[in-house]
Amino acid sequence: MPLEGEYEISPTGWVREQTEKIFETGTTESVDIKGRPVVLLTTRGAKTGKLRKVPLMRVEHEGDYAIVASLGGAPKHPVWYYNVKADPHVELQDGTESRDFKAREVTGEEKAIWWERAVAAYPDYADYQKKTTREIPVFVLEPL
Ligand SMILES: C[C@H](OP(=O)(O)OC[C@@H](O)[C@@H](O)[C@@H](O)Cn1c2nc(=O)[nH]c(=O)c-2cc2ccc(O)cc21)C(=O)N[C@@H](CCC(=O)N[C@@H](CCC(=O)O)C(=O)O)C(=O)O
Repeated sequence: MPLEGEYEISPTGWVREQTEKIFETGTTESVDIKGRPVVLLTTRGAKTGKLRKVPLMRVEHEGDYAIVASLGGAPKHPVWYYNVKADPHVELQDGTESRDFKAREVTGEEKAIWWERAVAAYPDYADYQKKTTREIPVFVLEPL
């Protein structure tokens, strides 16, 4: 059941532009970061209850997805991380297709496997992790 409600997009310039481009074209294939594919995550705002839409790098393996709360290696988690922790029901658009998932934060061996896949999808993740003492969280998305 897709997430219902009023949505807001990121106030951050370049992110806003990419999000608006995805809306205009109807596909996440209309944007990329350094030639790497992007997906669009929808979360429920932990305080406002509004739907929040953020583009993320596409990390996919045999039909399963992961999302990486890297925020460019900043010392703090992105706000969407707390939204997902508060309500793990998320929507992910890949290309023109949107599906519902339950997000589960991964740790230990499982995280190591998905971290490898994430760095393969977007090598800058490795630099981001080197940049911060914050352990960059990874969620695996399980289809609802
Ligand atoms: C700027 C902030 O966004 P954020 O949730 O911290 O997310 C920051 C970034 O992760 C986000 O901009 C990502 O899209 C950046 N980004 C990536 N960010 C990543 O973390 N990982 C990625 O792989 C990634 C890839 C990517 C690719 C393309 C692109 O354009 C952007 C990309 C934001 O939207 N803040 C809102 C609030 C949003 C919100 O969720 N509010 C909550 C309350 C939050 C609270 O105060 O507790 C609510 O509505 O209830 C605001 O300031 O109004």
